[in-house]
Amino acid sequence: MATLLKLFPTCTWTGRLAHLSRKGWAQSRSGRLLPCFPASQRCASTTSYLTVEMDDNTGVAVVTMKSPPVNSLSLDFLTEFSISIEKLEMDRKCRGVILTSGLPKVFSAGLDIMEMYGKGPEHCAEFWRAVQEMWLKLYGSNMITIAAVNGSSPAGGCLMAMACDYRIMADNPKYSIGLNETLLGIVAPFWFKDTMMNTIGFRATELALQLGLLHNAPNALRVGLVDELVPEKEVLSAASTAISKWLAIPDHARQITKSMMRKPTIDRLLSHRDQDINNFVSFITKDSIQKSLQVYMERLKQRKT
Ligand SMILES: CCCCC/C=C/C(=O)SCCNC(=O)CCNC(=O)[C@H](O)C(C)(C)COP(=O)(O)OP(=O)(O)OC[C@H]1O[C@@H](n2cnc3c(N)ncnc32)[C@H](O)[C@@H]1OP(=O)(O)O
Repeated sequence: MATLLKLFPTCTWTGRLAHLSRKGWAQSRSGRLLPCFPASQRCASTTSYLTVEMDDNTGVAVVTMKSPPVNSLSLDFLTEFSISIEKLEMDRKCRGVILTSGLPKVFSAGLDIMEMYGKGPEHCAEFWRAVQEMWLKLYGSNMITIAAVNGSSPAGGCLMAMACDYRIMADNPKYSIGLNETLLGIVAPFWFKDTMMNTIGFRATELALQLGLLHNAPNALRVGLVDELVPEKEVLSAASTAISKWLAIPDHARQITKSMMRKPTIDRLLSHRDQDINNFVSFITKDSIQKSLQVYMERLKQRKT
């Protein structure tokens, strides 16, 4: 409990864990205790990068990513994310999660490049373990997970969306989604590739990975990278409609089926986890790769000028 309070000084989930003594109350960002209204059975918690709104009536939590400017997946973000998903997993009332962005135009810009640029091997290893953990928690979740993709979602952002059970994307041709690692001069690891292959098949993955394809929304639907396109304003309501269909399926049957589909892919990473970290560290710290990341970041910044 003390550790959680340290990790989440502003998080009402810690308040929730302490609910035995303070039932019905939640802690605001400023640390004030606020009532958690039983009438609507909703409870919101806010961490530095995420808001988690749990509706006890439906058993659905909406997890909103809010890490300006682009929801890039930093070490701190990933740590908070994994802890939040784990807490929902342990909450017997929670049956499903809708993952979305609270920022305009971007779902997630993927891994925070600054966590991989100019950093020592120890930091890179810690960062990569956190990336693995995020994927293991999401891809292996027993809960129903729906990605409400309300903006662009390159690379690690696409991985997050693919790790969910169902994807609904805003029908905006300016938004794109895909594993564009090769455009940065880096290589998507085998479990990124496996996740994409499980989603869109071998040939489409081979093309997408080698070319670093970022699909616009209509193309993403065409290749099966997303399951539905809806007008931008309706992404969240469409996610609620979609999840209600999934909630109608008995949990145990759905969970066993999900595990049957995903376990081999998860086990593959689990049995090579340390080797995958070592591979990442030796690859990302190479001078030539660091140069590629530097050039990519400079280009990203130049686009604005
Ligand atoms: C073995 C190695 C395997 C590694 C696997 C790697 C996986 C990854 O996820 S690598 C990251 C790949 N991500 C990208 O290529 C996305 C790059 N970003 C974009 O394309 C755009 O930023 C956008 C479409 C996501 C949003 O565009 P826009 O709204 O126009 O915002 P800006 O481009 O102006 O960006 C604002 C601000 O944020 C910085 N930034 C963007 N993406 C990242 C990122 N992934 N990491 C860190 N920082 C990022 C960008 O440089 C701008 O910074 P300032 O210029 O300082 O404002």
